[in-house]
Amino acid sequence: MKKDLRVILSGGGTGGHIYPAIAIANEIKKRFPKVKILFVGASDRMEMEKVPQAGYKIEGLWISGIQRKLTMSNLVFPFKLLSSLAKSRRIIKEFKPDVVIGTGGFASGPLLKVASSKGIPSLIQEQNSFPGITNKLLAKQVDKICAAYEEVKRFFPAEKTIITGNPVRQDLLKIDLNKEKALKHFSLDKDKKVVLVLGGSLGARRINQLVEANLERFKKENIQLIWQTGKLYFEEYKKYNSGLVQTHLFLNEMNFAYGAADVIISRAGAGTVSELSIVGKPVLFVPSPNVAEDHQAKNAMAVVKKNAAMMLKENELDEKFVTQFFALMASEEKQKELGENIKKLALPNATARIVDEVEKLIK
Ligand SMILES: CC(=O)N[C@H]1[C@@H](OP(=O)(O)OP(=O)(O)OC[C@H]2O[C@@H](n3ccc(=O)[nH]c3=O)[C@H](O)[C@@H]2O)O[C@H](CO)[C@@H](O)[C@@H]1O
Repeated sequence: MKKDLRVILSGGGTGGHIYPAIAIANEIKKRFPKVKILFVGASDRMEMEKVPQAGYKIEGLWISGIQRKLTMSNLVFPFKLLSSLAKSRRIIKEFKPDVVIGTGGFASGPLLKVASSKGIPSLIQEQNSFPGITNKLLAKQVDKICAAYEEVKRFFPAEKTIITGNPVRQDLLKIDLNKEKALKHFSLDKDKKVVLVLGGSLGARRINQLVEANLERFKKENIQLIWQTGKLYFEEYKKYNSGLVQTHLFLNEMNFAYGAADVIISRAGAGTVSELSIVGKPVLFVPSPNVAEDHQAKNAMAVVKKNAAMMLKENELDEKFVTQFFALMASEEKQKELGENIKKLALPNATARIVDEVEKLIK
């Protein structure tokens, strides 16, 4: 193996594409301490902040997704694409990667396309049970596809697709040990229950409305809330910050958030579902209805079918949330059952298996 291994990771737009890339990068670095790693993302998205926070360099492309309706942004799309392809060519020429890895999101399209057309070994990772458009377009050209769900195999060439699970950050693998430290981190009372509310990396309007509508009930039950509102909604909800209720724009230390929680209300993005399986705590999923092919409901359903979580669709919340959620809060037995069952679905070795495949590609 070359000593001066050089790797480009590309993906982004939302946390769901960024954190798998960071987990893969960390594992590569563990195995090859001298590796040179470069990230490539979209110049105006959250990867430009989150990747440097994780200790890696990132270059931004001027790119965005195509909207389903006719918009101004669609009219400039061809120019963005040409500009991104040109910048990707330059980045690849200068950085000279031995391998490129894509974790989905529109930012990974141009980079992986240019790299694979130049014969540079390439691998993509698909987090969902229904593939994103970028990975679907790249599937033919890349050398290897690492996916999390069997269902996705019908969209990808069988001979190069393997099921590895989704990469999960290492610190989330040792949650249970952290309970006390986690409660301290959030200054929470160990004698009161903690409910963690997650809206996905961008936050979820409907989940925020749900929490707001039930604040009195949470208070009455003496429940402490760690409430991740998301960047877009934080200003609107921060007024509820009080003794029992903690509003957060974004949680930078998810290991503490998962560690402190007794029960979790969450969107069902693929990465979150994989993390929650490793965490092993009772979850009520409220999948986003605004994603391609309703894939969050499918992600959640795969867990619910194993009696390993509860799910309510957004249009069921008014009628069923109060009864079902507070019944779960009242039943330690049900909480234990769901927590134990979801843990059985965990695939904690996904990152290592993906990096095994990366090693095979560069040998
Ligand atoms: C609206 C949308 O398009 N959602 C998609 C997006 O979700 P989203 O970006 O929410 O992604 P995931 O649920 O897969 O992962 C979220 C990641 O962000 C982290 N996190 C989240 C909140 C926070 O405060 N702090 C934090 O660190 C989580 O720990 C997790 O690692 O990508 C997923 C994976 O392709 C898809 O399944 C989702 O459908």
